[in-house]
Amino acid sequence: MLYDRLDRLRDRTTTRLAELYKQRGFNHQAVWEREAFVDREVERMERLLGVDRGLCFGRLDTIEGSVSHIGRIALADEEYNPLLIDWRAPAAEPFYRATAANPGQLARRRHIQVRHRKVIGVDDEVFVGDAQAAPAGSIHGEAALIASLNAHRTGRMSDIVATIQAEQDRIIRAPLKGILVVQGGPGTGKTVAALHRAAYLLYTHREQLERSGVLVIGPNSTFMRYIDQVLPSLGETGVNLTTIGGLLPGIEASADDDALAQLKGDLRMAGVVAAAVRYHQRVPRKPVRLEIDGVGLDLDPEFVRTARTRARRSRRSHNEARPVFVREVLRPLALQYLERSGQAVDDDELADMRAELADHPDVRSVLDDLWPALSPQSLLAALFSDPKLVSAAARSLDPEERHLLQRSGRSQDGPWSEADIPLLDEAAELLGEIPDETALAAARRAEQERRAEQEFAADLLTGLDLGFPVDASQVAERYRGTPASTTTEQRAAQDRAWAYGHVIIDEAQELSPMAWRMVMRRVPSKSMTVVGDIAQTSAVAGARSWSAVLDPHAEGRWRLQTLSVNYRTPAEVMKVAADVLASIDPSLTPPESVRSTGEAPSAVPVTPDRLDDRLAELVAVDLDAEAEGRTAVIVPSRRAEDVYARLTDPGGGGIPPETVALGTRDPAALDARLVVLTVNQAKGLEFDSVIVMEPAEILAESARGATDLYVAVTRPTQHLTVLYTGDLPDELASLAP
Ligand SMILES: Nc1ncnc2c1ncn2[C@@H]1O[C@H](COP(=O)(O)OP(=O)(O)OP(=O)(O)O)[C@@H](O)[C@H]1O
Repeated sequence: MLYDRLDRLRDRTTTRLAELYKQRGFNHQAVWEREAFVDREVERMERLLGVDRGLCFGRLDTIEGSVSHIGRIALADEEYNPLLIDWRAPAAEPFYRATAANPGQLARRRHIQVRHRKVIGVDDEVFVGDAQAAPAGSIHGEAALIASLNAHRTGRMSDIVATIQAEQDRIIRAPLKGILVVQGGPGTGKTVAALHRAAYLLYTHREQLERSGVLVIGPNSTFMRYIDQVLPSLGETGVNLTTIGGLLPGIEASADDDALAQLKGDLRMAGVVAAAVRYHQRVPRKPVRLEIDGVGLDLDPEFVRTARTRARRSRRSHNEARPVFVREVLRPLALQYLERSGQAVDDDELADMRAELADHPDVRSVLDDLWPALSPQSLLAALFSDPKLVSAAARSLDPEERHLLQRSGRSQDGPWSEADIPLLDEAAELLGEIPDETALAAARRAEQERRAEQEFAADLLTGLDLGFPVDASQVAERYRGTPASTTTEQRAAQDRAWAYGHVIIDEAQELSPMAWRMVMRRVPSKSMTVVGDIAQTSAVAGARSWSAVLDPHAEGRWRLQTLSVNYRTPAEVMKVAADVLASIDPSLTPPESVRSTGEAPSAVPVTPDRLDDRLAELVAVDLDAEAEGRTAVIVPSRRAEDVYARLTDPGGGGIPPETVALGTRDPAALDARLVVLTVNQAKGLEFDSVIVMEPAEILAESARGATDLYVAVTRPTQHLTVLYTGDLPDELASLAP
C-alpha cells in the first residue's frame, strides 16, 4: 500500500513534469516561471525516487491500540490521513528512544526489514508483560542492526535511519542552539550521527537553515567523498561539505610538514599576522621630500603618525582604513603646496589640491609605501620570505620558529598549505577588501551590461505587444538567471564572510587553534556540532582536551555528550585496540563492541626481504575472501608510494592493478577494492579487512605517540592483520604469534 502510494505520487509528478515540458513560454517571465516549477518537480521526483530502499522500516503500536508507521519520508492518502511518519518528526521519536524500562505509551515496537519492496524480516520488542524485564538502554532492533553492520563495505557511508540507537538519537535531536560536543571512541557512530543531525535540523528548522545554510567540515577529500551520499539519501542536498583547506573560495591547499603545521596552527600566529599588518602601516624616520610641479613639499613624520593614528582609530580593516590615512596625509601636503606656491588657501582650493595630489604618481608611490593596499596572499608571502618583517612581527616566536616560518617561502600565488588557510583567513579579516581598480572597472562593466540587457528586454516586450504591464528590468534580471537561480549553498561557498546557520565539524580533535578561530568566524551564532575523539588526535597542533579548544571561544557555553558503543569494530579487534588505548592513557575506557565475529586478529612476522611478497599474498587472500568488500593496507607515510607501486607491478603478486588505488593520489580511491592509505587518510574510514603494515614505523612516525596506531587498528569491520619485520611493538604484544 505504501509503495502503491509512492508510485502514484511518482506518476503524478511525471505527468506534471511532462505537461510543464510541453508548455511553451509566450514571454520570458512565463519561461522563467515554468523553469522554477520544473526545478521544484524535479526535486520532488528525486526525493520520491531516493526513498525506495527501506521506505518504511518501523511500526509503533500504542497501548491504546493506535498504529503508526515510520519511514524515510512522510506520506498521506488522498484524504490527507497519515500513512507514513517522517523519521525526523516528533511522533517518530519513541521509535528510537523507548526502552523496556521507559516505554512511554508504546505496547510494541517493530523493526521491518525490506528488500526489493518485500518484507524479509520483522523484529518485535513488546513492552507489555514479561518483556519489560529487558535491561534498560540495551541495543534495539538488534537483527536489523547486526545485519547492517555485517554487510560488506562499499567505499561509501550509508544512512542508518532504520537502526539509530537511543544514545545517538539524543544527539541527533538535540536543540539547534549552542555548541554540542560529541566525544566517542572509534566506530561509535559520531560521523553518521552528526550527518543525521544535519538532516534533522534542516527538517525541524527548515526556513531558518535554508536561508543561512549548513556547513560540514571533515578531515580530507577522501573522507568527504566517503560521506557525501548520506545526506542525499536522506533527501537533503543543500549542505556544503568541505575541509579546512577548502574553506577559502578559490584557494586549493596541500599538506605541510608536521613541525610547520604545528607552528602555523599555534595561537601566537594570530598576533604575528596582526603585527605583520601593523608593520605595513609605516611612519618614515625622517621627512620625505617630494617635488610636485616644481614645488618642494616635506612630508613630516609627525603628519604621518597623526594620519596613522586616525586611520587606526577608525576601527576599519587595513584596506578600508587606507582612504582615511590618505586623506589625513594629503591634508597638510595640500596646504603646504598652496602656501609654497603662493596660492589662496580656502576649502575649495584645498579639496581640489588634495584630489590632484592623490593622482600624482610620486605621491601615490609614497602612500603605497607607507600604507599599501594588501591582499591576504601578499601579506603571507611577505611574512614567509622577508626576514625584516618576520623579526618585527614574530617577536613572540623564538629564533628557531622564525627560521622555520621563513622556510615556507611562498609567492603571492602560493602554493598554499592547509595550515596556511586559517592564516590567510585571519589576514583577510584584518585587511578587508581591497577597493581595487580592476574590481571597480568590472563593476562599471557589469552595470553597462545590465543596462544593455534591460534595453534588450524592453525592446522585446514592445515587440511582443502583451497588452498587460510587465517590468523590463525584472525580465532582464530573470532572463539573465543571476542571483535568483543561485542556491544558498552555492552563494555560501563563494563567500568567505558567509555566516552559516549551523556548522558540523567532524574529526574536530585535529583542528589547530588557528583553524578554530577561522571556523568560529563562519558561525557567529555559535550553533555547532563538534564531533571527535581526543584519543585519536594525530595533529601536533590538535586538541588535548575539548575545554582547551572551546573555552577561548565559548567558555561555559558548550555541552558534552558521549557515545560508548562501538558499532564498527568487532570485540576481538577492539581487545587489541584497548591495549593501544591504554598505552595512550590508562584512564581512558575503550568503547564496547556491539558484536563479535569469532575471528581473532593476527600478527604476521616477516623478514625484510620477504615483506613485499608476503603483503601481496595477504592482500590476495583478502581480495578473494571479500569478493564484494573493501580492503585497506595502512602503511607508514614514507612507504605509501612504494607499497602501491609494488602492488600494482604487473610482475608482482598477480593482483589486477585496476583493483588497487593510492589514497594520497586520488580522492575516489575508496571506489577500488584495495586501497593503500596512510593513517592520516584512513581517519574516519572503515573497511571489511585491514592490513596494518610495520606498526613500529607508524609509531615512530607519529607525533602523538600511539594515537595513530590506535586509529589504524580500529578501521576494520571484520578482519585485522598486522604485518611486521623486527619486533612487534609492546602495544600489540597480545597479538604475538
Ligand atoms: N545505529 C547504527 N546503525 C547501523 N550502523 C551504525 C549505527 N551507528 C553506527 N553505525 C555504523 O558504524 C560505523 C562507524 O560509524 P562512524 O564512522 O560514524 O563512527 P565514528 O565514531 O565517526 O568513528 P571514528 O572515530 O573512527 O571516525 C559506520 O559504518 C556506521 O554506519
